[in-house]
Amino acid sequence: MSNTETETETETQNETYVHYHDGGVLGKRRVLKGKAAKPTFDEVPKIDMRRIYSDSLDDRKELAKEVGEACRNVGFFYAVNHGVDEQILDDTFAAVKRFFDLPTEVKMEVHNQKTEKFRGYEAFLEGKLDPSTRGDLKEGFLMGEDATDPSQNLPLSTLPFMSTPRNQWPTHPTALFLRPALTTYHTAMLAFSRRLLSIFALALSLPESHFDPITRHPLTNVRAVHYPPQPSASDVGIGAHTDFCFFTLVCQSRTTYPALEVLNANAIWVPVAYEPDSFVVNIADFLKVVTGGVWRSTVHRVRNWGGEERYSLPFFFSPDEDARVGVVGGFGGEGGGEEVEVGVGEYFQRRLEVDRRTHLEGEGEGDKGGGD
Ligand SMILES: O=C(O)CCC(=O)C(=O)O
Ligand SMILES: [Fe+2]
Repeated sequence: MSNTETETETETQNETYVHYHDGGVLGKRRVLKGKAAKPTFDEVPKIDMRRIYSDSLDDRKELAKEVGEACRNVGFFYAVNHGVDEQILDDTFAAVKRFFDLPTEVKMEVHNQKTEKFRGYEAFLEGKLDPSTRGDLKEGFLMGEDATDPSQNLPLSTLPFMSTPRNQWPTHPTALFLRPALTTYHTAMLAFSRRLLSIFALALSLPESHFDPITRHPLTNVRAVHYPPQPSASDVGIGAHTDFCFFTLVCQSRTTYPALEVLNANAIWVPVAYEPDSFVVNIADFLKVVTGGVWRSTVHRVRNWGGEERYSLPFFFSPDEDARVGVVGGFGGEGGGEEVEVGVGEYFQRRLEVDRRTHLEGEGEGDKGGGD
């Protein structure tokens, strides 16, 4: 089912390509089958995360070894036994379902186009990561770090870009429950992310605290998403893309058919089925930069064609907005010469604007072609 041809694939002289969206530019990858196929993954590995809480450095290093292999070979893994309170996850799903069930006018009070960082409500078909579709068949709500919000318990900051409120919250009496629910989820996922970041550092043979200086006030986002069942095979819940953060943790609701899919090196879509008590973790653009491309910012998409409502709660963890990231020692060259230094805030905002504005304002998009 996951290999069914869609409009995101094109065929030229017996060559089929899968197209994806990679930060404002379109990429493409050739479908390789039979003898032409390269060694690549055909499933997403499951990693038992209990050792993340161990006091023994040896345990954490052993976990880091497994994590490093998954990041190198796949760019995605299931974090099983993550230890984040299941009640918080259940309560968050219940709250977001309740929010998305509210009348459109209640949700549109906090339309994301009202804020520079596109926080708030994103309506159906407003996102359009795959230009060959009518738009992403999803609605969402984006919130994130806000040092001025006492309920987030973040260190207070005098940095100018952190001294103004950043989120939009609905004020309608029927929607007030959303704010505490998403804030609780954000806080829990942030704590887990910090532990995971130290495991990523170990996996890169760095001290656990290596990324601390660039994650003092990290950019973090929760995007609650609702994907209704898609009426047509040519629809997409979210078009093929890479994520523009350090890494993403996705909590997905149970559906019978897998909706999330990741693209392997042969341009075959690999399904990521719902797994109880697990997050799906994926490497994103900044970790690709840090590793010179050795770790993959893997292309993925969502197609919700099993006839059920689907909800997901991606948590995006980025470095500090005022940080610069470049390749860490030892990785230069290994990943194919992708040694670039990136200003986190600029890169993040540029990609956010491409993802959120292009379609609505009718701007064109470049095509970097080539593929990888
Ligand atoms: O809903 C999902 O499972 C993934 C969503 C996603 O890829 C994103 O929001 O970047
Ligand atoms: Fe994504």
